[in-house]
This record gives sequence, structure tokens and C-alpha cells, in this order.
Amino acid sequence: MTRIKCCGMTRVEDALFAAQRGADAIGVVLTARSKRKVSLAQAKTIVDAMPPFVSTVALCMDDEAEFVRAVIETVRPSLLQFHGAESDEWCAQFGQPYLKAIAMGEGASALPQLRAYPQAAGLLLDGHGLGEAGGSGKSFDWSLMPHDLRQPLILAGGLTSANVQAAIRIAKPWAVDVASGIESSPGIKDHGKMRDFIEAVRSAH
Ligand SMILES: O=C(O)c1ccccc1NCC(=O)[C@H](O)[C@H](O)COP(=O)(O)O
Repeated sequence: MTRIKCCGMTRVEDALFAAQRGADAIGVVLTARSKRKVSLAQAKTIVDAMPPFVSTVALCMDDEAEFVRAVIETVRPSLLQFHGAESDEWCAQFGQPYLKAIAMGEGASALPQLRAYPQAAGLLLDGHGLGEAGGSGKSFDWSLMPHDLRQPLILAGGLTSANVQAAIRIAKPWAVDVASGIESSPGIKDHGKMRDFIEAVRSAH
């Protein structure tokens, strides 16, 4: 079974809908680099509304360590996700499980990066270019997904209900992650698109 993370939640009702339809995780974006940025208080409200057994992921990108500590203390997410040029040691300093995003817009030349985060709980391969923010709607060559890594791999970037089954067939990821493919505008989730996406993933097997 492929797990599902619905990312870029800005409204409790959208996050609850995702959980009710069977998403395994929801994400809230805290970094100022995002069109989907929520405040610490908004993120806490969304995270607190989640039922048991739905993981919550807080996203940062090249933010100050002090800010990340405030996220941990206030939001209390299940996992952190780092999207910038942070090193493995930097991400691990918080003593929390974390996901590291790798910019696969660089193609095969990005693959060595996947071995640079031995302490990550998982690696999220995303379609955007190096230094760019996530949530771009850009996909990458799914056949580049490696199969010899110890950590679970999460496929992200430009996924929609129309292409996610092909993506799963080719990349065979542990999980898929989606933001823009389930939205009507940045941060505003379209419940019909969310339902179709989750159903497409569930019927991919
Ligand atoms: O979503 C954002 O706005 C964002 C901004 C800065 C860093 C990361 C961000 N999102 C990270 C995610 O995990 C997205 O879900 C992932 O990039 C996939 O996005 P999309 O291509 O729109 O499905």
C-alpha cells in the first residue's frame, strides 16, 4: 500500500477532509518562502484537530534554528520536513524525526544527495529545482527513483489524480505527497480533487 501525505493545509476543514478520506499524513508549511504559509497558531489549530493515527508534518526551508524550535514547541508535529540546503547534522539537532526534500529538478545529478541524510526518517524526492520552494507542481523523471536506499522514499512534485497511478507503477515509492494537485488555488484544497487523488492511490494496487 502506498501512503499518502496531503500537504500545504491552511484550513482545518481541508485537513479533516483529507483525514476522513484516508490520508495518512497532512502537512503544514511554516516557511515564509511559501504561498501556503500558516502562522504557528494556525498550524497548531490544524494539527490539534487531527484524529489519532494521522501523522502531522511541519515544513521549514532554510529557517533559523530558533524558529524550528518554536515550531516544535508550539505545533508539536509528528515529523519535521526540511526543504532547503540544511545538512543532515543541522536537521538532526532538534532530536525529532525528520524528512529531507531532495530537488529532483536537477535530474540524475541530484541522486548523490540522497545519501547525504543518514539520520532522516525518510527522503522526499520533489520535482522542483535546487534552491526553489516546493509546492511547484513540477514533476520529474519517475524512473530515477532509486530502490537501494535504506530509508522510505516519498514521491512528490506535480502529482494529480490523473498521473499518480502511473507514478506509483514506475517509481514504486513508500508514499506520495501532493499539494497543488488537490487545490483550487494555493492553500485552498478542492475536496473533489482530494477525494479523487486518494481514491486513485488506493486503487493503484
Ligand atoms: O508547498 C509549498 O508551498 C512549499 C513551499 C516551500 C517549501 C516546501 C513546500 N511544499 C513542500 C511539499 O511537501 C509539497 O507537497 C511538494 O513540494 C509537492 O508539491 P506539488 O508539486 O504542488 O504537489
